[in-house]
Amino acid sequence: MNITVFCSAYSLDARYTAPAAEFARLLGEAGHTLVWGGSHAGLMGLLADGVKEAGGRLVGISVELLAHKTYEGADELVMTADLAERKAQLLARADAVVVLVGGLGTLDEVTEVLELKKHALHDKPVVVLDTEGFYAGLRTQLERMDQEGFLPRSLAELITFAATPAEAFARLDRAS
Ligand SMILES: CC(C)=CCNc1ncnc2c1ncn2[C@@H]1O[C@H](COP(=O)(O)O)[C@@H](O)[C@H]1O
Repeated sequence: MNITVFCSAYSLDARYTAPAAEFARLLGEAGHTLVWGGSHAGLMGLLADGVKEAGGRLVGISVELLAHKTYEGADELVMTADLAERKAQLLARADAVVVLVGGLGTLDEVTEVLELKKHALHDKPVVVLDTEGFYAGLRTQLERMDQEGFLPRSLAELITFAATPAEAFARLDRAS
């Protein structure tokens, strides 16, 4: 499977890096391909190192503006002209999307993937690895949208939240 992962470009505390490393190991050991932003920065670099060490494949979708942060050693590197093209490629290359902890870049990416799924422009699984309840606020907001009629599809169809790397991994096939 090609698993697109969105996550922080910053170096984080071990309570965030350890689950990300564990997820990378599971992905690599299963022989999957990591599709990601193609950077060596922070959690993105840690994830790529972990997948590679565990025997997985790396496909980086980088962007001109961040070319100086490109990860050395990806099996395939795609250079896109801008962030919009990169987001489109990250989704196009995915069989499933996983969201680890992250900031505005990650939020931007997952929001776009969900909006496109809302419009039935794709039906790929979207799984959030909700480490340390990092996404509790986002989940509350999405549940309110769901309960109060802001979503044309049920939230459960759009996105799945997992508490552990193993749970996130197990949901890749099953989530809709
Ligand atoms: C200055 C610095 C640390 C480098 C940032 N370098 C980056 N290289 C590649 N992709 C990125 C970068 N920053 C943001 N992104 C994209 O946005 C997400 C991370 O942004 P954030 O840290 O959550 O907001 C990633 O999933 C990635 O696809």
